[in-house]
Amino acid sequence: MAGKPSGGLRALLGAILSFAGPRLPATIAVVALAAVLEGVGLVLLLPVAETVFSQGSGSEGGLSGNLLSWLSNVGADTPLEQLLVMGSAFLLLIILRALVLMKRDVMMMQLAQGFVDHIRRGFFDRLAHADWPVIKRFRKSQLLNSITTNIGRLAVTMQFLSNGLVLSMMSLAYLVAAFVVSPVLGVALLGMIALGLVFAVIWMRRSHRLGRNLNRASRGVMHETTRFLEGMKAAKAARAEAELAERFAQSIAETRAISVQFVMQQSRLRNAVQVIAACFALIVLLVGFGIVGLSGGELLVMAAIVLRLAPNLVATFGGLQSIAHALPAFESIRALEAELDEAHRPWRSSAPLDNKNAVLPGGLLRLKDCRVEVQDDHGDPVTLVQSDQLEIAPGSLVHIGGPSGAGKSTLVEVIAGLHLPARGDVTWGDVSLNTETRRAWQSQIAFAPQEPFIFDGTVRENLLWPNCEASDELIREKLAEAEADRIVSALPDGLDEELLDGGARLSGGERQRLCLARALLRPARMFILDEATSAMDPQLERRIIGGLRERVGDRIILMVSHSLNAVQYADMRIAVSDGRARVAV
Ligand SMILES: Nc1ncnc2c1ncn2[C@@H]1O[C@H](COP(=O)(O)OP(=O)(O)OP(=O)(O)O)[C@@H](O)[C@H]1O
Repeated sequence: MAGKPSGGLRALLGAILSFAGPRLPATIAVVALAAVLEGVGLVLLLPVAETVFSQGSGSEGGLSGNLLSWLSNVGADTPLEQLLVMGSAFLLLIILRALVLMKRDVMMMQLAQGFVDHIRRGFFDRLAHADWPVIKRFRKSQLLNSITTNIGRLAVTMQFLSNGLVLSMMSLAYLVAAFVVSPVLGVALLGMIALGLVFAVIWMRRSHRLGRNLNRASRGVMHETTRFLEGMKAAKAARAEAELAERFAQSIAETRAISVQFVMQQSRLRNAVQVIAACFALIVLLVGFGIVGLSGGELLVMAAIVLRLAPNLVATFGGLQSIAHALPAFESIRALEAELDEAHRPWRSSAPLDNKNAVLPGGLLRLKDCRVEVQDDHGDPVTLVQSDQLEIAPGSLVHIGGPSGAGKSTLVEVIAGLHLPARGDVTWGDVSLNTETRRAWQSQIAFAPQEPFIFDGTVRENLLWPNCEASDELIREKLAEAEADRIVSALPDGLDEELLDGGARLSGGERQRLCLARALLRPARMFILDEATSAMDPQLERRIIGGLRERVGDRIILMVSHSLNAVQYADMRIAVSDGRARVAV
């Protein structure tokens, strides 16, 4: 992660530039036009003020003098006529400015929001395509934090960057207006801005540091939030609610403390800029009146410029702090993306599935000298499971057993194409598992994991997820095979019933049966059930496995299970212990 705000800021600006492409010049042009209109409006105030203050005696030369004499030449002789012409021009300018401001705000918003969505989508894409072992490596709270909190902070950064661009253009316009009124005071104003900028840049480092601390703390909050939600039941049973709530309170107290520090820093900067601006306003008054000899009108316009510029500068410099403060969120997203990119590399060449021409796997499944590895935190390979020689014939129901943590799930994950073997071969008929064949390979596998996945949607949508087409008749048939038909018929809307909150109203075993039915609906040549019946009672499990055995046909069914039912019905048993898979005799 970049240590200095400038590194992260450069990366962020680079990313925005490449996202915005040709839209950026048009957006900047509209922002600049809005600023020019603002500046022209202020400069136009000068002849209006001169006309009011001099009450028709007129001023010689200069911008006001030239404009007023031009107005006399075109027939506006009296101060009232001149005020009328200038007032009308001013009004037109205000209307034009309002239209340009509207356009500017919409363009800026589209750019800022579009960029945030672009980063959000890119992150999701990388996550979706990352290699499975790597996704397992990340903590859920870490990913959630990036998708929610960090993306939210990036949106805030974009808001400040957009405002910063607008405010800087406006400040430039005020500065030019000040030079037009009085070059001497214009130079002084420039000095004041430079001084404020020095303060702001020095403070940016501190804001960045605070932002990094906030990153760490918000990750902690997300971790405690997921712990709080997932651990509620266990905590209630163990009467540990107070401990859970206390940990959560501590982690949010830390983020609050960092936020307070940042607000205090923002206030200090705002105070400093305001004091500098007040000093400058006094200098304008004294120097403008006593030394430069500005007229009443010029002093009035100068005061208007300073009054508009000061809050602008306060907002710009405060915005710079907010950008530096939120930058670590962007840096964190980028760091995670780099890790996901790295992880995605082995699969990057995965060819898309060409349904017509793909050679589909099928027949004998063979694992030869196969070894599955992941990288530890130092990037060193760690072997999770290996097997010398395993052969599984079509038409077999295979039980995979062994102690907890032995490597059973990892073994079926490699067969399911979720891992690439680091060494050796996994072949199915004539097809060898690799990046080229992986999609065709996976198209022939239905996988039911131990943790049932139910999303908010109807029962039918859940059963047909993803990309499965089936008639209601077939759906009912598969529900019956998974002993889930009575669950669905008991629901008021049957297949059209909306399942909410991950099917929270169903029991663990009921959710597992629905997910089993989903797997059975897929026209697959291999079914992998990874402890997919673990929450069912033995009689129910027995009926389901017995049914699967009867209907196995020429398919392969792999069942990871600790249950005797699976052992009883199995044609073949594989024992996994200490990361080594062997045929059990
Ligand atoms: N991505 C990973 N990085 C590091 N270690 C991992 C990873 N995935 C799994 N492991 C480790 O590999 C070992 C085997 O895990 P696996 O889930 O395959 O075991 P299992 O036999 O299915 O266990 P259980 O019966 O408890 O589900 C475990 O010690 C696990 O912690």
